[in-house]
Amino acid sequence: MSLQFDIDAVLDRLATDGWVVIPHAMPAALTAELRDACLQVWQQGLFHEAATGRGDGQARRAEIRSDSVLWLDKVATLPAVAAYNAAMDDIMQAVNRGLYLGLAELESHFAVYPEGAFYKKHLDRFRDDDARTLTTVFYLNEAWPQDAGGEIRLYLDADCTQHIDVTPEAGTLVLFLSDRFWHEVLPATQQRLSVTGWYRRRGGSVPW
Ligand SMILES: O=C(O)CCC(=O)C(=O)O
Ligand SMILES: [Fe+2]
Repeated sequence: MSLQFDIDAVLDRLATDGWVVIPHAMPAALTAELRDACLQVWQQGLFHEAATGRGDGQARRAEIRSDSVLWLDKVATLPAVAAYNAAMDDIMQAVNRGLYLGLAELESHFAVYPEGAFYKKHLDRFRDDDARTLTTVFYLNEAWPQDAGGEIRLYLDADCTQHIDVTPEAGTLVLFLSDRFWHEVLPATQQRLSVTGWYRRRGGSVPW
């Protein structure tokens, strides 16, 4: 699948700022199909409540996050999931060609934030595992109301004095360096659907 946005502009933003917001990143039909797939497996009860940390340090911390997730590798044969993975793979190849990040794979999950759910301010990179390099968040919410909350608040500096809020509107893809940007998910007044992922690399450090 060819990408339907200007990948060179995206690479420029990533190289300059370390983050980028891409509206209409996927064809609308694919976004809708992915939303339907997400809702279908949600209704089948396949999700589990999200945890924080990893390995032995993994724990459900409802005071930190209250979403539920389903890893895409469990449903990789769904056509919408396969198409999404193919598009994300194209992005990964372009990022590697343009920015030499050495990304090797994408791990991602559907996330459902029920009404009122949130994810408090955090960094995505684990203390004991620095493979997560570039965070990807893709939103599935058609016609998200302006006053419904649910924005991702992305802090632009290490002291968290500046931020942008991004509405979780269907088709919007947010990319940011996993070890650099604190962020949080503000509570919403309605159910909020997304696909969150992390491009992982096998070693080496970010070259800027
Ligand atoms: O859904 C979002 O906007 C961000 C989710 C997130 O920060 C995470 O799952 O680590
Ligand atoms: Fe996060």
